[in-house]
Amino acid sequence: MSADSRIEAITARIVERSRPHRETYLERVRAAAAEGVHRTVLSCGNLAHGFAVCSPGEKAALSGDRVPNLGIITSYNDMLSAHQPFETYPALIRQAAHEAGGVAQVAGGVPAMCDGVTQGQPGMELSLFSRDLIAMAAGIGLSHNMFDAAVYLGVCDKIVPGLVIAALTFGHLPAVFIPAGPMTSGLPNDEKARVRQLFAECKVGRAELLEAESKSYHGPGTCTFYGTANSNQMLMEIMGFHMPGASFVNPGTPLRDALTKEATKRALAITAQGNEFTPAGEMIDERSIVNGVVGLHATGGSTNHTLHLIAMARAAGIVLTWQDISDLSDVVPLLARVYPNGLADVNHFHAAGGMGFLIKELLKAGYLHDDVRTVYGQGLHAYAIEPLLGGDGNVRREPAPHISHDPKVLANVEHPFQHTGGLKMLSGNLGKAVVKISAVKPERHVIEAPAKVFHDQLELNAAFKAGKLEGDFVAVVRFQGPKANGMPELHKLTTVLGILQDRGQKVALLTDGRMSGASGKVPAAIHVTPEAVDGGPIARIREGDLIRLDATAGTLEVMVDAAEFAARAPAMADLSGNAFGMGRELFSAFRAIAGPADRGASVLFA
Ligand SMILES: O=C(O)[C@H](O)[C@@H](O)[C@H](O)[C@H](O)COP(=O)(O)O
Ligand code: SF4
Repeated sequence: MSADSRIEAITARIVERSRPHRETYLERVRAAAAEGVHRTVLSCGNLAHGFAVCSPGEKAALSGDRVPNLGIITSYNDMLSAHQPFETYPALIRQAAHEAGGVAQVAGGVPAMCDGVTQGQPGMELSLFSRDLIAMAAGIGLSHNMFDAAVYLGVCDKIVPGLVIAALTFGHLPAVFIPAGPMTSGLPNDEKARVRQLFAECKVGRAELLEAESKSYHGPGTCTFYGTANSNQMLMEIMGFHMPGASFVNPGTPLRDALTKEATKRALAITAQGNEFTPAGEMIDERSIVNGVVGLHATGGSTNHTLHLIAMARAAGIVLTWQDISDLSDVVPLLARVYPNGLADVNHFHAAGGMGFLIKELLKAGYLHDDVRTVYGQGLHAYAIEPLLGGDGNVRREPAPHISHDPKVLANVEHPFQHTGGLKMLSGNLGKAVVKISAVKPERHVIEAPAKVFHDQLELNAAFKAGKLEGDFVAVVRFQGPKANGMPELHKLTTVLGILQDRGQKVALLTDGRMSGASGKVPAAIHVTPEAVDGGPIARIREGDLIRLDATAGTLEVMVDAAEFAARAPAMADLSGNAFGMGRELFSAFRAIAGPADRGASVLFA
C-alpha cells in the first residue's frame, strides 16, 4: 500500500533536495562494498594482530573469507541504567555468533553520558557534542576493517544517534542495533514530578526527594518516561535497524536474551557472505527517515530529534529540514500518551500493543512507507507484530493486536489523541525554533507576554526563589546554543515553570538551548536559530519586550518596532566560565565549529 499522498510529496522533495549528497554517498558505499570481504585486504601482520586473542578455530575461520565476522560496538558503562545490561552482551553475542558459524569481536567501545546524572550540572555542556564524538569513536573501532557487519549496543540520548551516524558512515556494512530494554515500572513519573515541585517549594526535604527519585530510577534498563532514549528505540524499530519487537522488552528476561541472540544471527545472515546482503547505507533511504519522523510525531517523541535525526540523515547524504518535520506534523496524528505526554510509561505502552500496534495503525492509514528495507527483510509490515518467547527459547512473533489493549495509552488512527503530531517549527523575526505541543494543553499553544531575560538557567531558578517571577511572562534564556556552551538541556527549568503554570500564570520559555525529551507541559520555543552568540535576534531582546509564541500559527515574534529592534546593540554574555572545568576545555574546537541547530548542531556536517 503506498503512503498518503502528502507523505509521498514530502518524501519526494527530500529526495530531490538530497540528490547531490545522496548520489555521492551511495557511490562511496557501493565502492567500499565492492571491495568484498574487507579483512582480505589486510596484511598478514594486520590480520594476526586482529585475531591474536581468538581461538584456533576462529583464527582459521578469519584467515579465510567465507566466515562472516561481526564487529560489536558497545556503549556499556555503569552510569546509564539503560546501558548497564550491555556488560554481559559481548559474551552472549560471541556465543550466538559461534552457534551460527560466524565470529564476533568487540571492535571498540564508545563513551556514553547519562543526561540524568549531568542534568543541571557542568557536564551537560559536553552532552550534545558527545553524539558526534560517539560517531568518531565507533569509527575508530570499525576502522580495523576486520568486519562484515556490525552490531551496535546503545540506547540513550546521543548514543544511538552517534552510533547511527557511524553505522551510516560505514554504510557498506550491515548494521543491527541491539537494545537492552526499559527498566521495570517504579514510582510513576508524574508522582516523581509532583515531589520535585514540593521540594522546589520547600514543602518536602531532600530525604523525601531522594526517596522519590530512587523509587523512580530503581534498576537496570531505560528510564520509563518517553524521552530521547525511548524515542531512540522507537526510531530504531520504525526505521528497521532493530529486529521486530525488540524495543521495549525488559532487560534480564529470557525474551530479551532471545532477541539479542536472534539479532546476532540476523546480522551474520545479511553480510555479503550470505544471500541477503543489506548494507546500512542502502537499507536506510529517504523513506526510512520519513518513517522515523512519522513515528516521532505519532508518539510525541523527543524534541532532541529535531537535532539528532537531521544529523543522522545527513550521514547518509539525506538532507532533512525542520520544515519537513513541521509539515509531517500537520499530517500525522498523535496515537500515544506516554509521559510527559500522558501518565503512562513505556512499559504500559508496550503492554497496550506497543510498536507493533503503532506500526500496524500507521501503515493501515498510509502514514508510513511500507516499501522499505530493514534488517529483517523487505517491508515494514513485518514489524506489525508482538514479540513472544517460543517454547524453544527463541523469539516467536504474533500479529499485532487488532485493538489497543489500552486506548487511553495507545489509540487507533480512527480516534487519535490529536489529529496532528507533536513537533512544530516556529518562525518569525526572532529566527526559527521548535516547539513540542503534544505535552502542552491546547489553551497554552499561544502565549503573548513580556520577556524576562536570563543568561543561565540557574539565574531563573534564583529569581524564582527570590519571588521575582510574578505574573505572565516569557522566560528568555539565551547564550545556550551549540557555539556558546554546547547547547545543554535546560530541563531543570521544567519544575519551576511548571509550578508557576500550575499557579495560573501564563508562562513560556524561549531559548537557543534545548530541553530534555522528558520536558513537557510548559510551552517552550527551543533551538532558536540563529543562536545569541552567532548574532541571532534573540540577543537583542530586552527585559519587558512583548513576545508572542504561537504554536498554532507557527510564529515566534518580538512585538517591537522593526527599525528600533534592528538598531539595538546585541547583548553580550561572559562565557569564559563555560570554557573550562569538567572537561569543557577539551571541547573548545567543537564549540568553535558547531553547525546551527536547524542543521543538527553538528561538528561533522556543515
Ligand atoms: O532527552 C532526554 O530524554 C533526557 O536527556 C533524559 O535522558 C534525561 O535523563 C532527563 O534529564 C531525565 O529526566 P530527569 O532529569 O527529570 O530525571
Ligand atoms: S534515559 Fe536519560 S537518565 Fe535514563 S539512563 Fe538514559 S540518559 Fe540516563
